[in-house]
Amino acid sequence: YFTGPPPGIPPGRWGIPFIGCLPKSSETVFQHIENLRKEYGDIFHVKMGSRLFVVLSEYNIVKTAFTNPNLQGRPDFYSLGVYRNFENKGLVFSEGSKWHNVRRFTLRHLRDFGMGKSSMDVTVQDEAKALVMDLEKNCEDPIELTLSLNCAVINVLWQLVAGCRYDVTDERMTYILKLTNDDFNDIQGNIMILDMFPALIPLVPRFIKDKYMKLDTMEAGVAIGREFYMEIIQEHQSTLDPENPRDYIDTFLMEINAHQDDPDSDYTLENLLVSLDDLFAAGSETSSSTLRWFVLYMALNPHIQEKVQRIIDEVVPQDRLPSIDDRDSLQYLEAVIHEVHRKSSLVAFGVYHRATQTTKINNYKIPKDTIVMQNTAHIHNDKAFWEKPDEFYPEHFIGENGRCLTKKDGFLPFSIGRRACLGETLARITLFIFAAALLQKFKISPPDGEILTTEPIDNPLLNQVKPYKIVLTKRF
Ligand code: HEM
Repeated sequence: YFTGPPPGIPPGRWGIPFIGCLPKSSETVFQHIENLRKEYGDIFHVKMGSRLFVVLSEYNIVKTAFTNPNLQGRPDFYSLGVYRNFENKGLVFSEGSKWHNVRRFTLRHLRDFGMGKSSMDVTVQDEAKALVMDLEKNCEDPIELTLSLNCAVINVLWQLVAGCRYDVTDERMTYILKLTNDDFNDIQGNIMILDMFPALIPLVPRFIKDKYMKLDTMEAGVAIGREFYMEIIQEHQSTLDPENPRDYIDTFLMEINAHQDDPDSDYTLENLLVSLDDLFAAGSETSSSTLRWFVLYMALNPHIQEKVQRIIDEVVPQDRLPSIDDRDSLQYLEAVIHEVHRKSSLVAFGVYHRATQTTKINNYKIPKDTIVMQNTAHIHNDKAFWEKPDEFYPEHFIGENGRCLTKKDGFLPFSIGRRACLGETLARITLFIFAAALLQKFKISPPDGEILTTEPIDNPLLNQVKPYKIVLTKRF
């Protein structure tokens, strides 16, 4: 690694020894990657610090790579280790059999409790209703969508996970959601220097880690999160009835009890804590951010908004909220939500994968420990798949029979392969019912005289929309 790129790897930029090829101060990470892609094509390498990255910018290459068993690991980034005690635990950043077992267990039990099933209808409708009622308080005034949106969204998942929900204005929950949002910002800040240059970890003094990389803030956030999860777990422990498990936490506790004599068990209290944190973080910010993009695109495209409202009014009586059963009749709304996923490309470079073995992709060598990224935003604008990539054009997803194409080549908001999003079915139902409820109840417009833009926050991981204000007007 000191002499230059290993033979056989994809073309790209090795950069200068030790430093590699980092983004210039005038460039965002996205611009850096895009500039390299223009120069080296759909599969290229870039060394940043001591890490070798391979960036995939074509749909079929991502499909091949992310179904390859040797590319299912995760990088051991320092920033992410802080949240899991630097251990191979949880769901999102674990790997190997530990990841595989807990992922399978989690999927099975969340499904048993209703994830992705029409039995969730009433739960999701109730949360959409709570959000609508909260928003109704500020109709006609320019407002930002506050954390009450995140609370309503997480409540859907949390009822499967922990059997409870919170009022959308609950102070403690709002605080935990704010911390989660801050965590996303902190792991994308200066601490990334240690992710790229792990040799510096023992050399950088603690006060620099605290002052410039916010390590103390991150650790304090971890402690508060753990206290929150521990309270819920203890409450479950004291009321657990093995004959009638109520939720995911109950089933996990039963598994811990069943394996308590096995020192290598994947089912430990520590693993439950990290898994809860992973589910909370993965499930709240993603769907909430997508809904913020949705509302923005609706404000910017009044004719599309009106078209969806016309269809909703035709098929859903005003005295009830839209439900999963209305999906068949609301295919255009489905297409609009898919187009929001495409245009926002929320998880801009996917969640990084790591090569656990040296392997080959498209005849290129991918050395062990290479970090593999999918260039989602580029793929979502690839002219080979999208007729009008620059426009907000829901027709991209309308098939010949007029139905929404939920699976489409060139489209991977939830990624692909064995590590693909675990919560996709839940996210789809939540987004559908929330989006339908918002459009049924409100006309969404930009504040008078304001021009809204679709500029994202300049973050390397999550393409979140910059805060904006809209005006909601009651429709009836
Ligand atoms: C709009 C909403 C969402 C989007 C766009 C999204 C997107 C993604 C993406 C791109 C990945 C990375 C897959 C990979 O590594 O290749 C992922 C992973 C994951 N997502 Fe989601 N997600 C969403 C909602 C949710 C929800 C509601 C949950 C809650 C259950 C969830 C749980 C997870 C978990 C646990 C993983 C890690 C999977 C693994 O590493 O095996 N996500 N998601």
